[in-house]
Amino acid sequence: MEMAAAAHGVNVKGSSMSPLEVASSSLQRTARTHSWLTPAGRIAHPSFMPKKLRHEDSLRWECRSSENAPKRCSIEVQAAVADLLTQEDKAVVSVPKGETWSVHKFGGTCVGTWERIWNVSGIIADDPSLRKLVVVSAMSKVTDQMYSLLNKAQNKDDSYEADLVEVYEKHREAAMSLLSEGTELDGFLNNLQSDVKNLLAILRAIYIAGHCTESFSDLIVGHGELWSAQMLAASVRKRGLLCKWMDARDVLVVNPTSSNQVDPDFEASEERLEAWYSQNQADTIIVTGFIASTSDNVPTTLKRDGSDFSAAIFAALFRAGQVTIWTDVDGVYSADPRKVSEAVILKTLSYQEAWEMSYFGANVLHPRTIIPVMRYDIPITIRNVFNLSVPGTKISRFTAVDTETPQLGNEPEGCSSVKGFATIDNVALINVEGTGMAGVPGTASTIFGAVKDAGANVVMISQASSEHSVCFAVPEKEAKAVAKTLEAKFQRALAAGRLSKVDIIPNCSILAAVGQRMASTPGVSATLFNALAKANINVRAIAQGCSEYNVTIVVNREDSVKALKAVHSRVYLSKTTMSVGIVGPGLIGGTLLKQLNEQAATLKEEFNIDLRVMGVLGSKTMLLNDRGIDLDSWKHSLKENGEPANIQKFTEHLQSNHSIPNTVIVDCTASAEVATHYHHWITRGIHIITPNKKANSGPLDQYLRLRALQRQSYTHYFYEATVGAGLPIISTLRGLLETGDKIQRIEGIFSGTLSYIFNNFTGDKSFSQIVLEAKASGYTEPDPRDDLSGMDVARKVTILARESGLKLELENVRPDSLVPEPLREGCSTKEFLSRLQEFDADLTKLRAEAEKSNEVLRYVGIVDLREKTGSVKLERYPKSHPFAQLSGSDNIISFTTQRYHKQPLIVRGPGAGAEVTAGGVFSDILRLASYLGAPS
Ligand SMILES: NC(=O)c1ccc[n+]([C@@H]2O[C@H](COP(=O)([O-])OP(=O)(O)OC[C@H]3O[C@@H](n4cnc5c(N)ncnc54)[C@H](O)[C@@H]3O)[C@@H](O)[C@H]2O)c1
Ligand SMILES: N[C@@H](CCO)C(=O)O
Ligand code: NA
Repeated sequence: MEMAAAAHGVNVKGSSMSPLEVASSSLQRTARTHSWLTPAGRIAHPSFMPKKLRHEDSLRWECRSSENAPKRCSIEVQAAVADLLTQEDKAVVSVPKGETWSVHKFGGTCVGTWERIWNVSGIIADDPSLRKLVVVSAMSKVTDQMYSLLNKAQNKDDSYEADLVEVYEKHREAAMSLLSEGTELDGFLNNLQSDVKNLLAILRAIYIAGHCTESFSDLIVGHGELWSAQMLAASVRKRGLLCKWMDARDVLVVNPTSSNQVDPDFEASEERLEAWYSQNQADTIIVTGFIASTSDNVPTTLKRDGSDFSAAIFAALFRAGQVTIWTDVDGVYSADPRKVSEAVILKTLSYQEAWEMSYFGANVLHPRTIIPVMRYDIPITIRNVFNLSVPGTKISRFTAVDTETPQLGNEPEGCSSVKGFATIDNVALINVEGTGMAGVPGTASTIFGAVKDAGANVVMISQASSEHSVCFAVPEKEAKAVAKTLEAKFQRALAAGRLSKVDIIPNCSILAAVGQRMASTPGVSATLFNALAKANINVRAIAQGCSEYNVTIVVNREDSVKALKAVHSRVYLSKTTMSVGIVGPGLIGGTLLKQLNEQAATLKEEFNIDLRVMGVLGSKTMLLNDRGIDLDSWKHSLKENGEPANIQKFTEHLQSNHSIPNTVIVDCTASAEVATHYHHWITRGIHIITPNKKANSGPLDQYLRLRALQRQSYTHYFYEATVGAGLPIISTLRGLLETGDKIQRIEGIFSGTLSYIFNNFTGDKSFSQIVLEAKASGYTEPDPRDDLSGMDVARKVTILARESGLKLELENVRPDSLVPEPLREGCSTKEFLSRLQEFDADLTKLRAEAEKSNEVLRYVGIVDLREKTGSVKLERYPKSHPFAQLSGSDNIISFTTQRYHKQPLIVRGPGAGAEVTAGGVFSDILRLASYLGAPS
């Protein structure tokens, strides 16, 4: 060991060096391997180590090393100069300082019962550190009980006595269970009794006076800590450790500041600590949290900063190697886990990040707690006393290593520069606006002077560079007073029109993204705002200081959880969670629900996509569920527990779970009425996916309005299954158009039903019989006349024409109808199907004629971009033609374009049927998820 050698050198007889010189040189030699504490207790930087020790320096230069014998080191160096010290000097014992002190802080819930106190003593015993300093709060609820009985005494309510007896009993019982009979127990009970006796006397005086000073109040409420510390110390001793307890009021000196806070007086506290320690040397010390004294020895408390602050101050006084704050949560979460179920525990945070997070309401650690430990680079770990298997969150200095390792465990993968999100609810924005502010120095000062006069705390400030408006956030309850004060202050400017208004924007929430690595990382705010836009959240105000550790966003309160969820899931790539509503649980809707059910687990596990069907709306009944409908039994539940269908209620319900950032409605009806709701859904930020052709083939002006609205919003509208079911028709067309190809003609067999019918109309079966088969196979529209009339194909032609940029109305397509005239109107679908056979002869004749010329009948649709027309007709094709080669419900679509002009681009395959159609809809849902940030 180097230090031993150094110390050895001191004792070398006959050395020509004086003891001081020897000590100086050992200081020098070990400067790079050990930290030395200066006489004032600071860590000396190697380059500032004195070359020569002076006599007055010598006593308290101490070694702080990670090796196990720092105390010996310091004493040995002192021994080197011992000859030069007076007897008095030698008597001084300094507190050993160094990394071996491990500080723990246990809050009230950690020591709420005697079992818990015992558990805590076990944690202390298990800590292998050489020295342990434990800061402890009062048993849970005791501080509140003390405040309450104090208030009672002050208000001449003599039940305070009974309350105090209750507090006494609580501690007596805990001690009786915790400590074995004998001196420890007796000692504690004696102290407890004598404290209670004194308290009764003080409270009696307060009762009589009807008044209590702050120092009396602080004296009284601080007793809970005195008792818990003594009980814990006794338990630790019971486990075999040497342990002393410290009444922090003997050591910790604080000065009051404004705004009900205190500042520690480190110098005075350090002096008192030296004195205390010279009388109470021990390697395990239990200290009372929360309480302290003033420089005049008046008992006081750390006010709202509490015991965490005590722990941090003591850690600094002892130059501890680490602080562990024990609590009842697993660590600091990336967002409030009550709001974001996917929030993760952060393994590491920098001091600044912890600071920002706690400031912004992540109730972890009071920001002031961080200041004393930051001074000495002491890391703080937040751990769960009830879950020792979790390592917790370590808060320490921001290091370059952090920047190089963006992926720490389950921390952010993509946008890893954001560590976490915090929210503050209940704020209001105040907006001061007017042309008279620009270029007028002092406006801001006047504004914020007024805020100060109103006694409000400014949470956030934002001013655009045009200087025409200043906006800032204050706690909601203070908004009115602030606005009033401002109006009074700016009365003349308002009257003269230099200021146009002072507005309150109530019901706001603040969302803050925190991360030290956000500084100098481009794209962070873009990602955040993009996520908000996609969740259709309006941003009211923004602020980011140039430290770039924090981007603060103000949103409407009702959007706050949704916003938090949206940005969190974007940054953490947590499951892209979507609230899904299914309208029309018929053949396609039902098949889709089945497919969703089968695939849900895989999507969640492998693709991070979490689809929750929150509602199923049928034509008569609907089923709603807050957490997601059980897809194994939706049919049964809809039948048994369905409520009357109500599309407004359904829509609202889908968006009612604000923690789900995205909502999509899948319209699986063939209803034109349902399509009229798309407009409203888009304005609400709901994405739409549909196989229903009504909206896109309906009146042109409505269609254009819908598309315009959707394109300027951040919602998506996908309808691949409207043409060719699951076949990639719309996406192929889009791909051609978007890459600059020019469409000349789209031609093909677009009806699965009619394809099936004519593919099978070979002379063996009658036309009507085949229609029934098509219906049974699930190819037809709910009413097969929509297929046979050519209406369904006409709609598809219209959709493709419009998609290609043609302004076509459905009426202009005029398909050849295969529905016999007498069955077109005034009969039900059922009646139609049963009577269709009466008219078989016509089509049998047509088929036979074609057959004679070695041709087949095919029902085709054509979009002619040059002629700007759409048409649908029954045609004859030679048996060698590709259209004659189809089978089943095959669709075939050929695109003739500028690029594909010699040979058209052809898409062919089954173009109707439940599985392929629902599959097409499903793939649109996944496309949406990937647009919303799911990994691709
Ligand atoms: N069957 C196919 O192969 C196929 C292929 C592509 C596209 N599509 C389209 O899929 C859609 C559904 O077809 P399907 O075969 O499942 O029809 P379906 O009749 O089996 O199902 C439609 C469902 O919608 C319900 N519904 C009707 N109006 C409603 C309303 N106002 N509110 C709530 N629910 C309502 C009906 O009660 C029924 O349950 C149609 O638009 C169709 O054009 C079907
Ligand atoms: N009824 C339609 C369904 C596909 O849109 C058809 O037969 O093609
Ligand atoms: Na398609």
